[in-house]
Amino acid sequence: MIEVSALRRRYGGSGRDGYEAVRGVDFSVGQGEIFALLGTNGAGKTSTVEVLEGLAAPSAGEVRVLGRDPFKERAQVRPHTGIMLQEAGFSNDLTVAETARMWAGCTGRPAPISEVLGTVRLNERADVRVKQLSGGERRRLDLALALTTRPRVLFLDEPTTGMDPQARQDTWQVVRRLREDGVTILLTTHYLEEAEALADRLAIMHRGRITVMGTPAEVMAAHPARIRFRLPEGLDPAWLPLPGPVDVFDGNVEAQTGNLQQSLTDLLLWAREAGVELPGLDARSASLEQVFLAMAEEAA
Ligand SMILES: Nc1ncnc2c1ncn2[C@@H]1O[C@H](COP(=O)(O)OP(=O)(O)OP(=O)(O)O)[C@@H](O)[C@H]1O
Repeated sequence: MIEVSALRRRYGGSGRDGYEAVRGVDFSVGQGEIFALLGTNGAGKTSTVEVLEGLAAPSAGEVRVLGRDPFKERAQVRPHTGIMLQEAGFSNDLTVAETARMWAGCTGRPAPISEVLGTVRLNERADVRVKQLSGGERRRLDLALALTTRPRVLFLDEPTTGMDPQARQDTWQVVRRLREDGVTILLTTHYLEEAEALADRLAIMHRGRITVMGTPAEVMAAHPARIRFRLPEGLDPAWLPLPGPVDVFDGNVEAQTGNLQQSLTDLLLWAREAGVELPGLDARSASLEQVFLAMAEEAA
């Protein structure tokens, strides 16, 4: 449904005043898949997504959406895509229903307004003026408008910014239902738990390149897990059967391991035989947040 190959995007001229925001990016997204694009600020996510949305041409490389060039064949591609931009240009004095109706008027074969507003649970706010909506409600209206085309491919640029935890969960449910209906979704987000909760696959971008890509489980498994506990009194950390590196700080032990199950088994068997208690024992796989921070640190 989406194919990106050797994509580059440059702003300005080819000289020193120009800037290459996307520097050779490859990925593809299959039908009914949610693909999340993550990255540091200015990594090139929006610059990439804008090309896929048909808003800009690539400087080099190729992109295909529904098998077509989204920029040159915009008239064929756009009716099947839905786009939720980072910031919407609503008219503040229109009501929610008027906004949806106006948008439907710009769309060939629009879905009924009550359907799209119902999907994001804004039906009860239909007669409220846009300027009276909360930040989270405005994002939901934006999502409703993106669904007006009943899209086969949906682009969501930071869809839950400004939402409270409940609204965010509700929006995730909407996104999951769309996936069940076979909609292909490209999501950019700064919320790592959002990518973890929604994405079938994800890519992390840094300075115009993809540095990590895979399922959330694959991406996290490539990063060491952590075991922590308070150091029992009188115990020399060198006796611990832990793979390195082991940090001891302020009476707390923290070890990293590429094989959590094995390391934990070794540690617990040793503790039982030695009659040692490990207070505050905590073992966990790497989170997406750790992977992200480690990547940013390494790159810096
Ligand atoms: N119109 C433009 N002209 C020149 N440079 C631009 C333009 N738009 C973006 N850039 C630069 O390109 C780089 C990538 O920007 P982009 O908005 O794609 O990043 P992003 O990953 O979406 O960032 P964020 O997470 O902060 O939204 C940034 O350094 C930005 O300053």
